[in-house]
Amino acid sequence: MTDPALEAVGLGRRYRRGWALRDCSFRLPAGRICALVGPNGAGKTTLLSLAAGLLEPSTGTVRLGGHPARSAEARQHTAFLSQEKALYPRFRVSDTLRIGRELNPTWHQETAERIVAAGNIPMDARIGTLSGGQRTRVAFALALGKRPRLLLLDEPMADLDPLVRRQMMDLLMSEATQHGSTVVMSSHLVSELEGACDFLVLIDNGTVKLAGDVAELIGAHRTVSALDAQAARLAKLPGQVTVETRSTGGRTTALIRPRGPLPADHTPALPSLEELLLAHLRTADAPPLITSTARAGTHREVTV
Ligand SMILES: Nc1ncnc2c1ncn2[C@@H]1O[C@H](COP(=O)(O)OP(=O)(O)OP(=O)(O)O)[C@@H](O)[C@H]1O
Repeated sequence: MTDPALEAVGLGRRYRRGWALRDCSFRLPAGRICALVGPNGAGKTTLLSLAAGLLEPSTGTVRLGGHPARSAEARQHTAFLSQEKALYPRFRVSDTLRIGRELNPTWHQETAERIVAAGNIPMDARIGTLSGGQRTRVAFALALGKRPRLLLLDEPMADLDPLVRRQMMDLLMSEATQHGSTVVMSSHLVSELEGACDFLVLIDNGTVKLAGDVAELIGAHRTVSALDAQAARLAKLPGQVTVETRSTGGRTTALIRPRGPLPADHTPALPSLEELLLAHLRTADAPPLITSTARAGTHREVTV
C-alpha cells in the first residue's frame, strides 16, 4: 500500500478578512508532477504553506506520505521553495550548502554543487551579492540537495530569464524522474506547465475547481460548436454538464462534459489544457471536477 504524496481532507484556512482556502479535498499520488494553478489571490500559496507545515489549518487535515504535514517525518522528506527564497544574505554559497548538509540526513552534496556550478556561481560568493536568478539557483540547489520525496514550489522561477527558466525546469524534471520525487508547482505560465505536468489542481477563490490526472481531466471534456442560430441545440447534447458557452464570429462554442456519444456535426474536439483552465476560470459557477485518481480518502494505490 502506498500513501498519497499529499492528501488534503476538508482543508481550510481562515484569515481575519475571510477564507483563503475552504473545504479543500484532493489526493496527489506519489511520483506525479502537479501543476497548481489559479488567479492571483486564489489560495495557492496558502495551500502550499499548509502542506509545508508553515501554517496551521483552521479546518481539516493535510497529510504527506501518510504523515501530518507538521510532523517531523513529513518535514524531513519535504522541501519548500517559495517566491521569497529564504536564504541568509551574509552567508556564502558554501555555508548555505553546508547548513543544508548538516540539517538533512538525506543530503546529496554532489547534486547541490552541480546545480550551483552550472550557473557559474562561485562557492565563496555571498548570497547578498548574487542576482535574483542566481539566488533562485542556490535555493534550487538547497531544495534538490535534500533529495526530498515531495518538492513544493511556489512560483520559484518568476525572476529567471526564459533560457535559465527552461534549464531549471529540465533539471527539476530530470531530478524528480530519477529519484521518483513528487512535485507540486504553482505557476501562472500555462505553456510552461503544459509539457511538464501530468497532474493538475486548479484553485479559484479558495476552492478546488479541478483536480486530477491531466489526460483524464482533458479527456472528460469536449468543445462543441454550432452556428449561433442553432446554438440552442448545444444545450440538448447528451450529458449536459456545460462548463462554459461563448459566442464569437457567428458561432457558439461550448465546453461540456459529455456522458455519451456526440453528434459529429458539432465537431466535438478535445480542449487544450489552456482552454480547459480558462473556461473554468471565466465561469464562476462552473461545476467542479475531482477525478477518481484525485479523490481524497477513496482508495489507496496497491503495490505488488
Ligand atoms: N497573512 C495573511 N493575512 C491575511 N490574508 C491573507 C494572508 N495571506 C493570504 N491572505 C489572503 O488569502 C487569499 C489567498 O492568498 P494566497 O496568497 O494564498 O493566493 P495565491 O493564489 O497564492 O495568489 P498569487 O497568485 O497572487 O500569489 C487572498 O485573498 C489573500 O489576500
